[in-house]
Amino acid sequence: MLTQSRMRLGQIYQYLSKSLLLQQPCSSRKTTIIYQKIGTTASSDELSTQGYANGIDVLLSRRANKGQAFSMEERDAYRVRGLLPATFSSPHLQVERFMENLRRMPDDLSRYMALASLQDINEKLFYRIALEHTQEIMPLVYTPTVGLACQKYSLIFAKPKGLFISIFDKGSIYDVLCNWPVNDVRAIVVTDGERILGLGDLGCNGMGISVGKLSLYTALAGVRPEYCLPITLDVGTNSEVYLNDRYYLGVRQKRVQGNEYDEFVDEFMQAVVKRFGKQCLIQFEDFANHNAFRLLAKYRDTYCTFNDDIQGTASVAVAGILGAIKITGKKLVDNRFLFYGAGEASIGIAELLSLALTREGLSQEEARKKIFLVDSKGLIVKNRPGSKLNREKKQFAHEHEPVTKLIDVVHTVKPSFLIGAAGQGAAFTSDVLEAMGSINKRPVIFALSNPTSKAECTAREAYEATDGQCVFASGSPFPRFEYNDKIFIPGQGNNSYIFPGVGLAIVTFGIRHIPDELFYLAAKTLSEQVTEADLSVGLVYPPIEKIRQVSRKIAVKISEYAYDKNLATVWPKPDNLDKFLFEKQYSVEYDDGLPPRWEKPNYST
Ligand SMILES: O=C([O-])CC(=O)C(=O)O
Ligand SMILES: [Mg+2]
Repeated sequence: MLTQSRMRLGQIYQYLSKSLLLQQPCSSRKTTIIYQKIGTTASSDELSTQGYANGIDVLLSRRANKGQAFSMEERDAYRVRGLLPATFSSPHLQVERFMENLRRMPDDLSRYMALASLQDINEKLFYRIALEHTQEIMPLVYTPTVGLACQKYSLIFAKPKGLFISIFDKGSIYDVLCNWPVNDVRAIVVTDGERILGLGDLGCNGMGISVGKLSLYTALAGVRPEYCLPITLDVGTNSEVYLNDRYYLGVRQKRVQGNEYDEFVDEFMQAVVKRFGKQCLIQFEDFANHNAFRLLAKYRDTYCTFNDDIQGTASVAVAGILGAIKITGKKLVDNRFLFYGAGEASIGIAELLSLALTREGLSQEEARKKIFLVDSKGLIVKNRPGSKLNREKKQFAHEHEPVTKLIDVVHTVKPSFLIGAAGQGAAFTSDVLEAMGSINKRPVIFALSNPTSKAECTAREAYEATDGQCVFASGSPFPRFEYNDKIFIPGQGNNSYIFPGVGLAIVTFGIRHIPDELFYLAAKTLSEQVTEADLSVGLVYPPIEKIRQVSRKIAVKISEYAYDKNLATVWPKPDNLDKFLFEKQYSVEYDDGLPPRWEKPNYST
């Protein structure tokens, strides 16, 4: 019985891969109509002779499927009558049914898998759920659960949601990109899996991150999912765990580095432009420090690219800083900022913060004097014995004696802000937090590392050690917390407040390059969305429920800037950018109507 049903599944799979994924010219108008509707560019001889896609194809297509929400008329037209139970469900009921089921599941990894599978089965329903239950769903499709999902990816991988380009594809990357069935791709999130969140080298399992980030492009900013392509560059892994894991799905060898790696990434960048055009956005995600800065410097002026861990994180953190000073009442220039960690996130924040400080009248040198970084060897100072500082760290090296322990650095520097982004869980011990509380009336503590297990401290630890006086934000979500009869709501200082809005503007207006100024603008726009009511419960970001409106506000600001600087390529400039963006945003409403009435949407403007 099992073997038989496996065989049937195998046949359906083969049939679908022949009929839905292969790119062949369409020879029947009706077939073309259905294919456009289900969001592929494909057709097949088998289907074109029939004239209609078989109903099962419609049900198995995540873009066409409405499940129980197909009306009876549609069930006839699509030939799905009988393939579904008789009852019609409204989208609202579908959401409730799914949520009921989700809440009964035993753990978050099961919930992640259920959501991943819903995304494959009924995309509109997946995004409707993400939209209507953002606060509950985000931690499942994104940090912290996505971290666990990446660690277990070899076990839970079910269906391709993106492209795996391995070092063995070197020389043929363009051909691999051609295997992706959609031509109009406008946003790629790419990782090489070397530093997934704070979890380290997860090799090709990093795909979960590219998938998760792009799901948020759609869920939080309304970027159409068909524009999005998650990619993993698989150059091997240095993780012994995966090298010795017999289920590991990626290239089972040590990471390729040096020239061969650089040539591989170069070929990838060029192949993307050849396949999808030069306006295709390439977001770098979770590359290790040694590649992240280098690749950003190499490509930022010649491609439409940004590094989310450097620039996106910088933007959200600066927004949080601008929000926090509204609570502490200290002017930006009157603060001292201590960063725990000197990698992509800290350096990115420090650089954008310097820009913000110069906008408040400081010289660049004065701005940098307010910023202190701690790496694995202690405070970053000039002439530190035994360690050569890289270019990025050098800018923030102080004239000071070496200090190694964080607690001693805190006592020496006396910072008003303590910002953790080193991927070292529990680094803010109670003595460090208490010291922050004794130095400042209202200390600001950001524990930005992800997932939750890597956060420098929990919200509770921060509030308790500072007697409820601190302003706290974290990269992964923490629940609200009651202390001394007061409610505190920890803000989520995660780049997900930034990259979806930035991405929406880029794909909608064909923005060619992404200067740092744009991330500063995004930070300011985000911080302006924080209300007095938010601040009164300690929130330095707008609540997650508002994130979709916030993303559009960011997109509008960025597009105004892009038109001003001649970086946008959609002409003529729309009179009302906000309205234009709104009209281009993905809708979670099912498409109405039957095949013959379907018209291909015009995405070209
Ligand atoms: O993915 C996240 O939650 C934020 C991020 O970019 C990282 O931690 O690398
Ligand atoms: Mg990241």
